[in-house]
This record gives sequence, C-alpha cells and structure tokens, in this order.
Amino acid sequence: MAILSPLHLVGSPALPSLLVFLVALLLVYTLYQRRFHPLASLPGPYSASLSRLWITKHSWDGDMNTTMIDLHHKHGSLIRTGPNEISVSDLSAIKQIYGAGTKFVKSDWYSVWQGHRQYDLFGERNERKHAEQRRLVSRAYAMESLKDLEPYVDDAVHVFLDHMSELSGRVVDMGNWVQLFAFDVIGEITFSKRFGFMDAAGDDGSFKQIERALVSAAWVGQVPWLYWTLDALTPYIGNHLGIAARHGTLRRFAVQEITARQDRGGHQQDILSKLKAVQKAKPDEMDENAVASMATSNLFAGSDTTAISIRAIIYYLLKNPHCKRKLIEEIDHFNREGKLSDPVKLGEADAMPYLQAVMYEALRLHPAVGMSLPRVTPPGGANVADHYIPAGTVIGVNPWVIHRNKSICGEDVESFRPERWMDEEKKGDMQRFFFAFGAGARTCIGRNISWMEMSKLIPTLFLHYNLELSEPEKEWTMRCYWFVMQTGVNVHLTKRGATE
Ligand code: HEM
Repeated sequence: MAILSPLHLVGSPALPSLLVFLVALLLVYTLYQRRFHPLASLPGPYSASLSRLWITKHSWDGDMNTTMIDLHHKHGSLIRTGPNEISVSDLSAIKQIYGAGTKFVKSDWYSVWQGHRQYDLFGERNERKHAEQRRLVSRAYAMESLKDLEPYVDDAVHVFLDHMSELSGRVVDMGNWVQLFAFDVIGEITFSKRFGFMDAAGDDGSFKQIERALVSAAWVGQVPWLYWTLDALTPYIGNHLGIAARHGTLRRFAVQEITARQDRGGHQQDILSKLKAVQKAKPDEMDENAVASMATSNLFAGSDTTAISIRAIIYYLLKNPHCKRKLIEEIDHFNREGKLSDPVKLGEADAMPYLQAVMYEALRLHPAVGMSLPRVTPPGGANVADHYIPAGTVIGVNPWVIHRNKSICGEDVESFRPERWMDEEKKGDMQRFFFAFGAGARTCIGRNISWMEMSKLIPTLFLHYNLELSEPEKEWTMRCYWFVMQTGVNVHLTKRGATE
C-alpha cells in the first residue's frame, strides 16, 4: 500500500476542495469567536480573541505589565486577552475573585510551576488541598515567628553595611547588591546560613537559573498543553525549558542545604526548624518532600520579589530627592530621640509613618508581580463588572493595573507621592485594594518576612549612607516575566557625615 504524504495531494483533484474546506472552517471559527462567543462583546486586541498567540507572545516579550495598563486605559475594565481569557480592573473584582470563600480556582497557568509536586503552596489548584497544606506551615511565617527570624535579618544587614563601607565613595550597582542581600537573608532565615553571595560579591549561578525559569514559565504557562507534552517526551528528548530548574537544580540545592543544616545541628529558630517540628508532630501530613518544597518556594518566591521591592524603594527615593530628604529627616529625628537601634528594629520601623508610606508607595508603583493572577470562573459562571462571564473562563487582576486606579489613588497615579498614604481618609481604601501580595486564601505567605527585611534595611542604609543615582536623568529598564525585574540602579555611595 502506498504511504500517504501531504505531497501526494499536490496536483490531486482533492486539493482545491480541501483548501476550501479549511478556509470555510477558519471563517466559521472567526465568526464564532467575534460574533457569537459569550466574550465576543468584550474589547481587546483582535488576534487575542482568535488564539492564545497574542498573550503568549507578550508573556515571551516581557511586557505584560505595561501592555495591560495601556489596554485598560484604552478600553475600560474588561479586556479579552485570549479566546477564553479576560483581564479585569474593576475594584470589586479583587474581593469577588480572590476574597474569602471564593469559588474561583487557580488556572492551568500554575500547573507548569507545580510540575509533579504533591505539595506546592504556590502551584496547587485544588483549594481544599491547598488549605490543608497552608494550615500546616502558616505558623512558621506568621507575625509571631518574626521575633525568631529578626536576628537572622540583623546579621545580613550587618554584612550588607560592611560591604557598603568598603564600597563607599564609588559607584555601586545597588540593584545587584540588594539581590545578593535578599538571597543571603533567605538562606539565613530558612537554613541559618547565608549563601555567602554578599561576601563573594556575586551569586553561584542561582540568579540566572531563576531568571530562566521565570522567563520560560511566563510564556509556556500560557500554553500549558505544550509544557505537558514536552514533559511526557522528556525521557526521549530531555527537558530544555528553564522552568525545569524549579523542579530540578533549585530543588536539589534546597535539599542539599536541608541536609547540611541538619548535620550542623544546634537549636536554631529558623524556618526549617519550624517546618521540621510540624513534620515530627504530623508525619503523615508533612513529609520530607513537603519540607523540601517549602524550602524551594522560599528561595524562588522570597528572594527576587524582595530584591525587586527594595530596588523600587531606593530608585523612587533617589528619583524624587524631596522624598529622600523627608525620609532622612524622619530617620534622623527618630535617631536623635533615641528611638532607633542599629540595625533598625521592625517595631521601630513600624512606628515611622513616612517610611511606611514610602514602602507602600514604591510597591504600589512597582509591584513585583506584573502579570494577571489567573483564576477560573466557577460552574454557573459569574457576573463580574456588570458582565456575565461563563464558567471555565480564565479571569485575573493585574497588580500593575489595579494600583493605578484613579478613584482610589487620585489623578496623579504615575507619580511617586508617599504622602497619599498619609491621608487618613484615602489610606483605608488604598490598603484594601493593595494587591502587591495578592489577596485572600492565596495571599503571599512571606509578606511579613519581606516587609520586615525592607523595614530594617532601608532606614539603616539611609541612616549611614547618602545615595545618589550615578546618572540621575537615566531611567531604569524593566522586563516582566511574572516578576518585573529592573536593571540600572547604579548609585554613588558616600558615608553620611563624610560629606555633610
Ligand atoms: C516583596 C516581596 C514579595 C512579594 C511582592 C510577593 C508576592 C506574592 C504574590 C502576589 C503572591 C500571590 C500569587 C498568586 O496568587 O498567584 C505570593 C504568593 C506566595 N509567596 Fe510571596 N511575595 C513576596 C515575598 C515572599 C517571601 C519572602 C516568601 C517566602 C519566604 C514568599 C512566598 C510565597 C508563597 C509560598 C506563595 C504562595 C502562597 C499560597 O498560595 O498559599 N513570598 N507572593
């Protein structure tokens, strides 16, 4: 029997009919998506309504944060970003989609993060299972744990300042240094051991691996079927996607650190000791894999995010010298009154209103996550922003969009103006819709830890050093691969007192 190949069709009388059939199919599909699909009336890029190429391309290009701001600005509160996906900017959507008791669950985008893990707080899409898993570990990350973790952050702040002392008088890539700091802190609080990145003034390749994982997860998560096909073929073709590092190298690194930490022994109060205590008390619910998974999550979710946020705080302060001056006045005032330790304590920082306003404002303008947090509309559908959304539609809110809502933040949403957080009338609403850490049951478990890191590092740094951008007119650059990473925060650093 002859083997059929597409070449056999060339010159065949069947070819014209086949082409007509395919064109007709395409027309019917386009007509359906544009006229009859339940999302057909929603505005958005034309190509997005027909295929997932549009959203995959922008996730690949790394510009979803700014693209979504522009689209919502142009078209309003609901945008169709895929044949079956929408982005919403209506304020009420946060509570409806992410709030307590929500029936909206995480979309398949997260499946590429979870891979084959049984325990993965970030990627788990079964809400019941997630709630059980989160209950097990929540105490390790709660406010009451911060007093145990604060001394670890103090150690890292000391090391950071020692290095700044050596670099004083020079131009310093502060963007890089805060990343080295944030990683070393995660090592300290998780394993009672700095990774030594600050001492080496560089990392061991982890930054690149995490970046590759983010770049690949951002786009391949938009077409998860491709990820899972490649996953099934891995035994034959290997896995060349960067996201594999989250499941492979980084996880192995975390397991290595767990073993090393256990060999060192001692009576540490780090997160690992807290997780191990849960494992001992509930071995059936929390096994070795779950502990390794939490340690990997700390590395992955807790270091870049905090570095991005500290970078944003420093950048916006230096771009707005009057804000920097006001913060330094507050720091000096508290210092003169004897209300500051060195490094500054969390409780002391909490009492500094302008510092708090500065941190909120920097994370408002530059939340670490720049893509929509995608969820699936529950059975029966839902009315969102006065529009019926059918069951199974992927829907999400983008922190970059919601943080620029003029009815909440005022007309000057693009300006860095910490004072807006000191307006008692407005502050409540702004905090309610503050979305940098997500919301509801899936809100960031490390929020308190990262807030503590920022609260300690920023005032301690500005207490001792004067910072100026080395090229004040130049803007930083940013790329959005789930996290919005910045480059170009080069700073001229001098010891305070030396120049004043
Ligand atoms: C400024 C720093 C941080 C920011 C802006 C941030 C942001 C976020 C956001 C937006 C989410 C929700 C994601 C979603 O719904 O899809 C999240 C979840 C999460 N974050 Fe963070 N994060 C930060 C620091 C940390 C730290 C320090 C840790 C760990 C030590 C951490 C661990 C996690 C984990 C495990 C989740 C998943 C929680 C769950 O679903 O139960 N994050 N984070």
